[in-house]
Amino acid sequence: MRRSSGGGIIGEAAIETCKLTKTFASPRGLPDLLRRRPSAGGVTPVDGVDLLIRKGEVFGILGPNGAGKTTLIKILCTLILPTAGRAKVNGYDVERESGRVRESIGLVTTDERSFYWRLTGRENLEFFASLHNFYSDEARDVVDDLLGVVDLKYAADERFLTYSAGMKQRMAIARGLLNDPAVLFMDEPTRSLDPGAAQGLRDFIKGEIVRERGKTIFISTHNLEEAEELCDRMAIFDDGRIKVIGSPADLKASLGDGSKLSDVFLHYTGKKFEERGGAGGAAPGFRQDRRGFPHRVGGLGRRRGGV
Ligand SMILES: Nc1ncnc2c1ncn2[C@@H]1O[C@H](COP(=O)(O)OP(=O)(O)OP(=O)(O)O)[C@@H](O)[C@H]1O
Repeated sequence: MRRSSGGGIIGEAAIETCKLTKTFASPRGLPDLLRRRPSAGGVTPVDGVDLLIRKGEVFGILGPNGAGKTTLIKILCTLILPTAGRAKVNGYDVERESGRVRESIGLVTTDERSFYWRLTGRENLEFFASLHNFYSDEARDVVDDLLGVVDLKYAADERFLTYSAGMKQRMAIARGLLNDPAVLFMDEPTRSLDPGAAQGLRDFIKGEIVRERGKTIFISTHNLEEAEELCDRMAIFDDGRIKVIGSPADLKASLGDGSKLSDVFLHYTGKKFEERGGAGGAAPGFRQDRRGFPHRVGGLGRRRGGV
């Protein structure tokens, strides 16, 4: 990697972290609060993380529940501050230049509650575009373009609450692309999808976001298949630490012929990898819609007027 004399990033790095650490203090009980005693202990879900991710790379972070993946993404997206160490995204320091970082990134999460369920897909995106300071004409054009990109034009004027899980995820991706970010962070993008819809979304990410748009992608996943299929390189992450980094093929090859990613995970963490419950199976209460995406039947998604 090339560096400027001041230690800043120049050239090809999209994300760089150095000894990045986050500790959450344990909540203090009433006696400690009254005596103004500091909290004892805490958790450190990001513990001295060193990373270098190149522009245009699809980089995955694979780890079990509670490994610290979301915390790492939150720091890189400037949603929380690190306790120690430093991180740069697109050359901007996450602490000192957080505004610049935010302008240059998109974040895709599985939290569908962050959309307005009574508004249509188009209205939602136009609202979020206004938060990016788009003029309304410009917002209309950008939103129309993105609805095409994520293949949701056919449902653009239906209320968000009627959308299937797969459609909501595509909306989250469209929202993440509104400001045409150089780096797109995705926190478990296929988490609530059934296998067919998850595969559809992976194909879409590979084809449209990576091949067509050339974005750098930082993706956290709890799914081996997804890591293997999408990532140029991946890190196995556990207990807040990076255990190993490499391409899925190199990581498997390092353990010998016929090794699988689950073997790599076991080798470096000493833990058997367990896929997240529910992510891989057909979700109860869903059926496939006309595009093959899961559609909620009966529950919230079908209730008239309410969210
Ligand atoms: N705001 C917070 N305050 C205290 N502890 C927190 C906070 N946020 C996360 N943690 C703790 O940090 C650890 C890592 O959580 P994190 O959500 O980053 O893991 P993860 O790898 O994304 O897990 P999952 O796959 O289950 O989403 C967990 O033990 C969690 O309880």
